[in-house]
Amino acid sequence: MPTEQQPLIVRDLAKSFTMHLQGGRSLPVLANAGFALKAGECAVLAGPSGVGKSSILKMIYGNYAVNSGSIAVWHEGAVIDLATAEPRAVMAVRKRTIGYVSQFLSVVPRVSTRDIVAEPMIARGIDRQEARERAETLLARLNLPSRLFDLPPATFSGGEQQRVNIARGFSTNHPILLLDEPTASLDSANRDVVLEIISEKKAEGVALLGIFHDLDTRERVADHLIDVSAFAPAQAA
Ligand SMILES: Nc1ncnc2c1ncn2[C@@H]1O[C@H](COP(=O)(O)OP(=O)(O)OP(=O)(O)O)[C@@H](O)[C@H]1O
Repeated sequence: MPTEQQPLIVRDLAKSFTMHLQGGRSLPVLANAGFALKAGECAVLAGPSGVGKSSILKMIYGNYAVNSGSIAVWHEGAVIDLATAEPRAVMAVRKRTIGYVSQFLSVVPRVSTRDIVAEPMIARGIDRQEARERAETLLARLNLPSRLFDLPPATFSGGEQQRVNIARGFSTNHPILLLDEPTASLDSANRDVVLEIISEKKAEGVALLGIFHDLDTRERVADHLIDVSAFAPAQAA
């Protein structure tokens, strides 16, 4: 059972995709995936390309359906199984318990950069003014020029947009954070800032689960590695 100290436990998770373009053939990707996340630690999903790392993150965040198994999460003092939870419960877990940090910006147009980063904090009850100030601090740490704070990020460079989204993902105090390659294609100064933020999250007791392709980065953040190739289905091995 998950607890505050071990807030996420994955058991016997299986995933296969139905290939509609190939007559509905089933492509098994994962079988018997199991691991637990501890508060204050960063676990990293490792294994070769195509082994199912992103699929695991997407199932935990509720973007991919689960075939079987359980994803038990400690959510506001109770346990929820995300593998079978109703969409409304999944949304509540996203709001309060599990945050997602990725490099890809998918936000409404015409909203200023400052408000894009402040928005998840405001949604979680932080005063608007304070949320905006925290957003600015985070954006400045990620070396985004302050002249950009009032502008919507639609016209920003790829790297600038990526940093806005990273700031947004790290702005909240979710007790669990999923990290989908947050440092990919960042320059080394900004990558170091992200690594520093991850260390701070650990010190605050956040449980992190990430994908990091860069070996050096992985070594610096990982408290333990989860070898996803160990979860390959027998027929695909
Ligand atoms: N929506 C989908 N529909 C069909 N097949 C999918 C889908 N998503 C993933 N797959 C397949 O599942 C397998 C695992 O993909 P996944 O993206 O989870 O791997 P990964 O380990 O994250 O790879 P990489 O390191 O290259 O990002 C791949 O064979 C992929 O083609």
